[in-house]
Amino acid sequence: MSEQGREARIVSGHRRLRIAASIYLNSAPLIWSFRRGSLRERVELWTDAAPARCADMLARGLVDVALVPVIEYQRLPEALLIPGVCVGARARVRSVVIVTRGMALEEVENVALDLSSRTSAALVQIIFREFLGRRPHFVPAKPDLELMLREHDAALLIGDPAMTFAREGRRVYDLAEVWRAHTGLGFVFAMWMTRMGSEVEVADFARARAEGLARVEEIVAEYAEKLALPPAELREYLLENISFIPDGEMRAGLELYFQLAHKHGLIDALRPLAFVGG
Ligand SMILES: C=C(O[C@@H]1C=C(C(=O)O)C=C[C@H]1O)C(=O)O
Repeated sequence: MSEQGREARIVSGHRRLRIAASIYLNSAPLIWSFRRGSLRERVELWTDAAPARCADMLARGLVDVALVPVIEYQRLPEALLIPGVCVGARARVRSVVIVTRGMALEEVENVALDLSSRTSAALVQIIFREFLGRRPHFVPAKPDLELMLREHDAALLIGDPAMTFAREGRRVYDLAEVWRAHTGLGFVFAMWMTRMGSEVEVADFARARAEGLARVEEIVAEYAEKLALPPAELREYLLENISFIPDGEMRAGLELYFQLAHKHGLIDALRPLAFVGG
């Protein structure tokens, strides 16, 4: 091996873990330790990406680990899940919604789907096809509710834009509530994923979550200003709506979601859940 090659190996052996996550409030507790806490020096963190772009960064090998919309697990044959940490909801999520011009879901003919989303974009299609037996027209769109509803009956919004829009005259459906009403299960929207062959300390991600959740007040203060929402609402969102630890019902929800996505042609492959180190 040439000197140059060996040097590259040594350098890459010591390089920091490259991580990508969205800047939504629901990612904040999971990445606080990497941004400001005890794991800051260990990683290179990319936070300027929407969830859909985090998936692309992992697929292209630009990062070692990313907080990825779960549907992408089935589209990336090399992806492995990091266990014990997720962005999910047991009952009501608040930040993943279908907003209509005022009509019921049963009357919707066309839906604009937030381009930042992958998991919820597929979930909306499952809700219409599997639960409501309908086939409205779906169109990808930027998350601008006024524009989306100008041309469509309904719009999917996720993340921070789903928490801050004007609700007057509109009807709002919480997707975790709709999912629970039809399945009795919880839902997982995103998980940390890596690629086979990457060296990842799994325990760091649970440790980062614990450290971030211990800083909820700091995160709430930062986002209350950023989103212009009352701190109490954001505290409730992070501590009660979002679940950062998957339980049995959420895992069952994840498996059912994958089966239904496959049934409706939203993913080609259907593989069992494979975790790092397991
Ligand atoms: C709970 C949320 O779940 C998000 C939804 C995603 C999707 O639909 O692809 C991806 C990442 C999650 O963080 C949210 O955005 O509010």
